[in-house]
Amino acid sequence: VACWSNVEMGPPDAILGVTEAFKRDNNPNKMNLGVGAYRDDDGKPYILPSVLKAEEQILKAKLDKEYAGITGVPEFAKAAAELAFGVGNPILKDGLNVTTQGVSGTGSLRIGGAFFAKWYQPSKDFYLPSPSWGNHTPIFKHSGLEVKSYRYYDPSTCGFDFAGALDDISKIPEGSVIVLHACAHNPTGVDPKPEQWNELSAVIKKRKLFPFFDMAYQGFASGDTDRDAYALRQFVKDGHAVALSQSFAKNMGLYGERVGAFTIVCDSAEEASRVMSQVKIVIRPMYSNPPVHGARIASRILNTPELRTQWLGEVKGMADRIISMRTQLKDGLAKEGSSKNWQHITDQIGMFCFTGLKPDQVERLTKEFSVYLTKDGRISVAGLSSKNVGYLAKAMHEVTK
Ligand SMILES: Cc1ncc(COP(=O)(O)O)c(CN[C@@](C)(CC(=O)O)C(=O)O)c1O
Repeated sequence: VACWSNVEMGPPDAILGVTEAFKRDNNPNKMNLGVGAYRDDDGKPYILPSVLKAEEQILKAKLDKEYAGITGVPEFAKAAAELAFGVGNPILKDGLNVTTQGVSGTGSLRIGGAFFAKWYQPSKDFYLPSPSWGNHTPIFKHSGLEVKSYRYYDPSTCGFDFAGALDDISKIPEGSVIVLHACAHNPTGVDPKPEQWNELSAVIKKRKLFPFFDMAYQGFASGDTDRDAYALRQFVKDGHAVALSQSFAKNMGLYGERVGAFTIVCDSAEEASRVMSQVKIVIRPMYSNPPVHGARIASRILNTPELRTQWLGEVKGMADRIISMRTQLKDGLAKEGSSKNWQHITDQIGMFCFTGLKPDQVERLTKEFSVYLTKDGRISVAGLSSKNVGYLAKAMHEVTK
């Protein structure tokens, strides 16, 4: 007998729901600037040639389909940690990092949430930047944690509210966990400058907060994987024990292969082995063990010098195309005669631009121009091309003049 009369219809996902609405629109000029997925200048998804090459090698190797084990493809986890922390980092040499493969960034954040909920004693409070990626709150709430926020974005400048962030962080109760976007902040595209990261590190240390980095765009922000890891590596240098979630969805274009990693940095190799044993106990009943194909691609790219070099060129190419679309959009708005200050479009970095458009202006963009974006005015710059950026500039000018 059916007994689901109590189940009410839930709202569409704020981000993935935009794509559903886009698909239903048959206006030939329609543009999907919702989900943060890279497109080339023809508006097509991009399979990195280095990924295709790695896949050919994997097929030739005729690898089996056995379970990879709870923590996934071993050489992947090691390579992911080296990419994040830098191959010569003492924490890697001294075996202080507990690193496991996760089901992309989302799954890695979830492993972290579940582990902290069970084992982190000082606090169950996770502080997110305001705003943050829409899925952060449900991931940590479903993990059994309390989610709070600290000031981060300044709507009056469409930039970083550094003073507000420092003020709020200096009041966060000691022992709380503070979530930080390592680079390419989502949804705002606003990143602290290196010297501001240094000050954040000092106040976070003073407050004895636990920094939990989400690095979903390493290499994809500036085009340089080392530069994009600056904050993470500086915090480690400053003596913080950190947690880190990595996603290879964007920087390797492995969205649907669900490739990610979760790391906790411990005080000793002995502590790391105890922590690893409990991380595995968290994962086993969650999904037991992760898919192998994507992790095999990623580790082959990272561990094969010529593939790694090729990949670094490709990820820089993606970053550079996005940066040039930012410039073309800002120039297009000027050409349309907009008198507004659109400087933030090129000051911001990574996949997203927080346009500053109000909900009613977003509504008009979609209704009158078939431009699809999230209600908060975030656009995925990767959805722009030399063919459609002029149309967007015209539409944005129309709804903001
Ligand atoms: C900051 C941040 N962390 C983690 C993830 C998780 O990505 P993954 O699980 O696919 O590895 C995303 C993806 N955010 C996207 C690009 C897609 C999404 O919402 O799922 C976005 O459009 O915001 C992200 O922006």
